[in-house]
Amino acid sequence: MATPDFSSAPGSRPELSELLAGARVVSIPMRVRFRGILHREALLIPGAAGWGEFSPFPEYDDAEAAPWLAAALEAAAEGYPEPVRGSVPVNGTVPAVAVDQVEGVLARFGAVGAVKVKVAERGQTVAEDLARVAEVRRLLPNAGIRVDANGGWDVPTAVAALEALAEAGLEYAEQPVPEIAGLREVRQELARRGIPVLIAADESVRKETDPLRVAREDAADLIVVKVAPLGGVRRALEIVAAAGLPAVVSSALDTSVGIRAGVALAASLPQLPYACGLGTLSLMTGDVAEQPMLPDGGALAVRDVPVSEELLERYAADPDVTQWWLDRLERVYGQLMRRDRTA
Ligand SMILES: O=C(O)CCC(=O)c1ccccc1C(=O)O
Ligand SMILES: [Mg+2]
Repeated sequence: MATPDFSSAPGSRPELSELLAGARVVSIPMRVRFRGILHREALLIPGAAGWGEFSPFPEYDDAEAAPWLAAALEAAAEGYPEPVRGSVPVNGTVPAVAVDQVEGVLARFGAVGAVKVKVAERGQTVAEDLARVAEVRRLLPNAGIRVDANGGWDVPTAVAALEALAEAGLEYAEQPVPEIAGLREVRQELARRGIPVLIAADESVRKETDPLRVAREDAADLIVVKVAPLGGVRRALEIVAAAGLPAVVSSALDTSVGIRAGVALAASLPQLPYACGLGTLSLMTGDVAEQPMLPDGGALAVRDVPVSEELLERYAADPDVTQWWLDRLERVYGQLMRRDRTA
């Protein structure tokens, strides 16, 4: 497997002054806490091809945020490659909520063929994970269920937990442990014990300087790809092709603008064997589009999504939050220009 050349930075970037002038910052309340987040903040950029979303999580430093800006600029300036399918199946997403909340969370997704369940939340036990997954299985006997530990287990805990969780029937387990070497160990130990759970890498793709290491080191059966941390739809397509593994596209808890980019990626992949984690708008109380990218019958249609001026105003962030994002945009833009020069 050759390492692809990722130097496909566009020949020109928009002027910073232009970006700052057009940028809009929104803060949208979540229905349930997710990743510790109760409000999702995003900076949106208009361009010739549409809107782009720049919403790296607040704790990310400027270097980690740079590919997110590249993705936003791609969407705004270039739009997306040709799709090969007209709709994208999506999974429901169940945060690390109590068992009695599972039904209410699932109800918001409508009919979905697959559900992702968050597990290994700090402060919770494997017993709580088992109960949450069992509740999803009880409510949806025929759904595909995958769990996402966000690297929250160590290797022995992961093997024991997945052995128990496998009873419910799992499509795969996403990032059971934090490190690539650990993923590989978990994968080998599950195989040795004959436990039928595939391993998916998420953070080990999007947070690594080399997103292909997972594939080279045989550490996962499939990869999770998110447009923003990988630097855009086109670069994500290159990474999936180079990895040679099945890919699941997932959101970063985006507004409809970011979900649209994820749908573009999912719609352009030559193969799409699993439902994608792009149903996350159901976890939020609002959006920037009058017709949000919400699944219908378990799938998202591939379509453009006009942004509403009224909704941009309704969810406009406070002036201090807005200024924080504009300052961040300016710093990260500087990072990206330096990267372009050395690419
Ligand atoms: O994949 C999904 O079902 C929803 C998206 C999701 O889980 C997520 C959302 C924001 C940040 C990280 C993650 C993650 O997959 O770990
Ligand atoms: Mg994940």
